[in-house]
Amino acid sequence: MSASAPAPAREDDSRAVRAIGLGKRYGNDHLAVDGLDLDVPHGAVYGFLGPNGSGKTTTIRMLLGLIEPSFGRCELLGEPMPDAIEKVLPRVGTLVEGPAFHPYLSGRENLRHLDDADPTTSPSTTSQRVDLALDRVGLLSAARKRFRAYSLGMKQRLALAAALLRPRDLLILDEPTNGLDPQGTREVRSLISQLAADGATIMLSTHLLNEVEQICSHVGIMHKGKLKAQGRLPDLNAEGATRVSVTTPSPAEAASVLKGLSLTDVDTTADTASALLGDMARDKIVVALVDAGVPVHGFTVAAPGLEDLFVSLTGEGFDVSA
Ligand SMILES: Nc1ncnc2c1ncn2[C@@H]1O[C@H](COP(=O)(O)OP(=O)(O)OP(=O)(O)O)[C@@H](O)[C@H]1O
Repeated sequence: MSASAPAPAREDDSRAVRAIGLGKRYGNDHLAVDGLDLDVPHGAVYGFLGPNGSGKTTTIRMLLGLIEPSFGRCELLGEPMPDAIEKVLPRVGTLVEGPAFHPYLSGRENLRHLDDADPTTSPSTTSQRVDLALDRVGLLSAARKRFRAYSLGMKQRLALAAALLRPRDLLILDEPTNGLDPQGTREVRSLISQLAADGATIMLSTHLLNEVEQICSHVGIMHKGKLKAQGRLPDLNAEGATRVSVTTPSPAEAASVLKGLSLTDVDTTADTASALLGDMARDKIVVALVDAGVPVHGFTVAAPGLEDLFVSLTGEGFDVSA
């Protein structure tokens, strides 16, 4: 090879989370997770998105070494799991089943108990670690309040504080906003965005499309145990089909202009005509409408969303609530 030849492409091994053909079978015939190839780059906020029962929790439990895969393998921070569990887990904060907090102890006392139970940390620095974690989740001013007096959002933030008792390179959070009211949901989402801005890689499972759209840079779409798509959110969104929509008092005439331009999937409502944009230049469409004498009151080109992509990949609708 000449000195100027480009270096051969190397397999990129700098992944925060990787799974290769990972699967889990319960009993003889229930394939809960079916051969996942997961790829979570460092620095990503990766939304592991899928409806209830699609296999997200089972996958997360395998990644963390809580259950054994039936086949395939996985790595966290470049290390094989579960073989490297003792080396890796101290660098990984998790929210899977949630730590059991004592209702009559304060937030600070609860964290002290959890810190005391960690044999790898020094008791002489417990107070600093606990207060730093409380500060990061915005609970320092409520540190002396009893856990049972916390709101749902505060309880979940305390669970995140428990995951942050030591510095973490990776956070794996199973449905971190599940069961929270809108205020608690906002608090936890904003905390996740802050943690990501501070440099942690975050993988979170969710069944909420808008959660992914609000806080994630990457997404993996689960359906019936299979990973149907994954990648950067803008790239996946761009894979959907863009629609053009004309608001007009003459939708039928507008529709025939769109058809005349060979646009497909033409549809009308009482005051709109719409179609897939395809490769057509949008100004050509406006000119054609005006030339045909169609009054144009509005003209929009809708970027495709995650919901469209999910429906096109799975043929099913999606719970988009909250
Ligand atoms: N311990 C188990 N034994 C048998 N089946 C299980 C077990 N755990 C999960 N399952 C089944 O595996 C499938 C995937 O469940 P999993 O909990 O991983 O999905 P999920 O996407 O996390 O959904 P949810 O958000 O409802 O937890 C489901 O059909 C579930 O009933």
